[in-house]
Amino acid sequence: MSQLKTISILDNIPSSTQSKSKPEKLSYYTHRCRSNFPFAIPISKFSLSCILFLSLLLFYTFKSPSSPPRRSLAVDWGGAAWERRVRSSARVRSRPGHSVLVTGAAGFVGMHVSIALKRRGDGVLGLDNFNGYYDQTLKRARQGMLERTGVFVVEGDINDKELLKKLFDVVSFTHVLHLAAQAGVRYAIQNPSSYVHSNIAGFVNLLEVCKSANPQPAIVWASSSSVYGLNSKLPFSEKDRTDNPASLYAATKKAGEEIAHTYNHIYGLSITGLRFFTVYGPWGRPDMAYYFFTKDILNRRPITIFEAPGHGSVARDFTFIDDVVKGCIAALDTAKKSTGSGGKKKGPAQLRIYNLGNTSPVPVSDLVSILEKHLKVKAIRKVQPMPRNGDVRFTHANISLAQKELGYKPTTDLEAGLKKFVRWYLSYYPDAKKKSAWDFEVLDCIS
Ligand SMILES: O=C(O)[C@H]1O[C@H](OP(=O)(O)OP(=O)(O)OC[C@H]2O[C@@H](n3ccc(=O)[nH]c3=O)[C@H](O)[C@@H]2O)[C@H](O)[C@@H](O)[C@H]1O
Repeated sequence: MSQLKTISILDNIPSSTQSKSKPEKLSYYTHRCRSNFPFAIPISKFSLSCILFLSLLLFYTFKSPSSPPRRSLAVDWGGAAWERRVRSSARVRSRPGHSVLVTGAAGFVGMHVSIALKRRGDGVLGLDNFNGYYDQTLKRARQGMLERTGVFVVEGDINDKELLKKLFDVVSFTHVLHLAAQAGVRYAIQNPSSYVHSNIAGFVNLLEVCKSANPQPAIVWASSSSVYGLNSKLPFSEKDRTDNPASLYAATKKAGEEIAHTYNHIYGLSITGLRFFTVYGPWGRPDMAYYFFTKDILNRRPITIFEAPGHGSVARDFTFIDDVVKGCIAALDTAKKSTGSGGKKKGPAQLRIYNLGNTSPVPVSDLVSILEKHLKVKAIRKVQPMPRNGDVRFTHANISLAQKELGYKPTTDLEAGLKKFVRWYLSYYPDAKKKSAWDFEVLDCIS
């Protein structure tokens, strides 16, 4: 696009303007150079030499076989030591096990699933671009947790094809758990292109590399409850239509499901999509309501609670992280192998989609009451009509398919899950402890 634009702009410059103005400028600078600088050469020759030198430099940097480590997002990757770390992290420690590439490993769900897989002996390699969508120090702290468990997180982007190919050259991954995404429903109003970049272009790039890999991995990836959009039939079932997205986020996740269908159909990739329902818990995402409500309640700042028209409540099927981790692992364990190889389909492959919810929606105002109880601080509530920003009024998962095929059975209700979250929050942010009305001696005894 931008290239086309540049060409058209240049095309519109009258040729007379180009030929008249440039020599004047050149002669002025050439003159100044000659008078002040003893080794001056005419600018045109100088520029030519620079271009030649830079071209040679670029040629040797990118062509030379002895050039690694390479750069991606201004981060080094490549080289023998790096490859050893990648291999070691992805090595299966107890058989039978998977060798899993986890994209978005420094994210909330990514960290939890990676640790759970690693602890049971699977090989896990993380990939994350550590973008600045929310507090990067939290992502780095999650990386610290991962590294202490033996998971190496490669710093790079799913749009970097060269890096992905390299990872598949070094390791024959049996599975890819694709969690890297631009998350958040309402942020799409501010930064729409980031959703297209990560959730569509990045996903296609990853699938392109997976389809050409030999062997092809099985793929499990994060879709979203938001694909049910403006549907009013409850609870949401995988059989329901998903063509009423209410946000660009939802539309990109829905597009992901269609893209998954295409790659399964053409290339024989085994693909499982998991529709997550408002996942929360320790090490969560600071952009989510339960997280920033906690911060604001502790700081005695007002929180905004959205309400539906006619003073109707807005509710979510909040799902605790440990339940979602079990669902992700069950999806990996039950995934059949992809059937293609080297970009060619050999037969029909598995294509699945599951709701991973909690099956008990809770109004947002009740979530606030639970937080108040656990924090022992009263919230300053401001109730406001739900803005038109992509939010939906209600989510409620029918999980019978996941129950039947994955053995998925959520066990943590919002009260218990938020208790664990608050406990983590107060220990992660030492200043928060002082703002809560908890008696911490009592709390320490209980934990
Ligand atoms: O299931 C998903 O697929 C998505 O879940 C999550 O989206 P949501 O369910 O919208 O969670 P979240 O923002 O925590 O808002 C929770 C509730 O608080 C209400 N809400 C929000 C903000 C506010 O100021 N006030 C308010 O009442 C708001 O109206 C809502 O009812 C993930 O962020 C998303 O990435 C995706 O994974």
